[in-house]
Amino acid sequence: MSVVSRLLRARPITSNTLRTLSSSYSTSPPLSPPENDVTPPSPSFKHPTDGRNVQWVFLGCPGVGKGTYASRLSKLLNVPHIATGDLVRDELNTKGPLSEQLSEIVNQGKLVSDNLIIDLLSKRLEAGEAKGESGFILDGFPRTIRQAEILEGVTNIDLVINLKLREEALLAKCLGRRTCSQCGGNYNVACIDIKADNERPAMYMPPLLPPSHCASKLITRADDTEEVVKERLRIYNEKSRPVEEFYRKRGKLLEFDLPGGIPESWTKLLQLLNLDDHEDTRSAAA
Ligand SMILES: Nc1ncnc2c1ncn2[C@@H]1O[C@H](COP(=O)(O)OP(=O)(O)O)[C@@H](O)[C@H]1O
Repeated sequence: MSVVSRLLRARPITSNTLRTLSSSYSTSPPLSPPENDVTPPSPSFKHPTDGRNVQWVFLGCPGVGKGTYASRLSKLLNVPHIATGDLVRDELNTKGPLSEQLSEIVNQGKLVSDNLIIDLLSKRLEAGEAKGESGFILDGFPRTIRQAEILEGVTNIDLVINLKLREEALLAKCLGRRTCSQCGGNYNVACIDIKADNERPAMYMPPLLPPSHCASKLITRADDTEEVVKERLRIYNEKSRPVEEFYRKRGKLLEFDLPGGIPESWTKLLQLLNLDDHEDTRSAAA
């Protein structure tokens, strides 16, 4: 049986539980840390053994490439890729009562409230369940300890992939991001070319340029300006960095240092996840 068929069994998170828990949780004290407070070694990756679909999380700074790799893995494993940043942007675009307040928060590089993000995520999971979706790859959630505690309280996250990239590349990658306003394709015009020094090897990440039919339709996210990206990086270090430790203590954190551009990094990531021999690997990368 192929890796993917073994993964394709359902025991979805129940989004009602997530919503209920989130509201009751707001008045509860934080969960205590696991009793054994000794940092365990990185998890050796195992697929879920009870036949359900994977429930994975991607962590990492703005610009690291969470969306790129989460989206590729979601195609490979046939589970939805749920990016809370997209949910926030969709909500913004509805121009509903919340959108003005949201755009102010997002455009300053701040985090929206835990309750609001849980609500958006719950709705997305509910809609997915109604369509028969199961399992997920979350991208951009959890981003605070409270979000992590809520999620941990309602379902078993199998694996948390922590993508890491040198600080000097992150800002350039955010500023280089472009989206085609017509087809929604994501590109990056930044060319990262860091020379080797005494401590670290050279790193080259070529730009991911759009095809000619998208080139004249590229747009940049309103929050991808230098000032706002710096603020998002600061907030990541303050609020989201502790989430890495939260999962490290629970033996769920898999660290992945991006070695370079997408082809090289994708191949290495698949090796790390024991997915490199899978027949669908090439099509997922297309
Ligand atoms: N889990 C979350 N908690 C709070 N705010 C969030 C969350 N996910 C997304 N957001 C909001 O949406 C914005 C865009 O998110 P995202 O696209 O994931 O950006 P990034 O490139 O910083 O990873 C964030 O700056 C934040 O305002």
